[in-house]
Amino acid sequence: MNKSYLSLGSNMGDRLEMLKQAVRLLEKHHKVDVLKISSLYETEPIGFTEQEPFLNMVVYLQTDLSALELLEVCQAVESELDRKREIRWGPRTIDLDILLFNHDKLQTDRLTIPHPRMYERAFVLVPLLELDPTQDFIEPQREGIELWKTYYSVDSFLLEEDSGDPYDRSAEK
Ligand SMILES: Nc1ncnc2c1ncn2[C@@H]1O[C@H](COP(=O)(O)OP(=O)(O)OP(=O)(O)O)[C@@H](O)[C@H]1O
Ligand SMILES: Nc1nc2c(c(=O)[nH]1)N=C(CO)CN2
Repeated sequence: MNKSYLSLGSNMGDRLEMLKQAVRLLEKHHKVDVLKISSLYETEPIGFTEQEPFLNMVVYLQTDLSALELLEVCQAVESELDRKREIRWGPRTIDLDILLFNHDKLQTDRLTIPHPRMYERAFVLVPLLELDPTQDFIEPQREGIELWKTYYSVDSFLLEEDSGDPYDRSAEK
């Protein structure tokens, strides 16, 4: 059984609902078992700063899939949610990255593990550290990273009635 951590992020539309849909779609795969989720964090955009704040989280899963197969599942989840997004909200509502896969090191055209930019991204490290405090890296700066919501379990996250994202302005557009 392989153990993996994924980073999820959304900054358009109902970001909370996007994250839930992504985890639901991952869970729907018969070879993927999402066992733990971090809290959700509202984070200032890194890279292109001219975009809206993100909701970020990290999930821990176990899977019989290979790392490359897991990447394909992540990309299928992205395009499934992208399709809906394209109709309503325009580009980029969800991003799924593989952070770690067992203790594997991998470098191919399609997949690098550990994720090549994870150690410079507080929006990844803060939730990862919450799920696994034994991770061996320097404590990240928490500037621009705000705790947004904590769930007691994966189920309480997935089964929560649509509580709405107060930030969501997609209906106004
Ligand atoms: N660990 C990884 N997780 C996800 N994608 C990866 C990974 N390593 C390499 N990739 C490749 O990166 C490509 C671009 O991914 P994506 O569009 O999510 O980038 P991005 O989110 O804009 O930037 P970043 O990769 O910095 O988060 C993917 O098509 C995938 O093949
Ligand atoms: N805060 C934050 N910034 C980002 C994020 C993200 O998930 N959170 N994702 C990006 C593209 O991968 C670029 N910048």
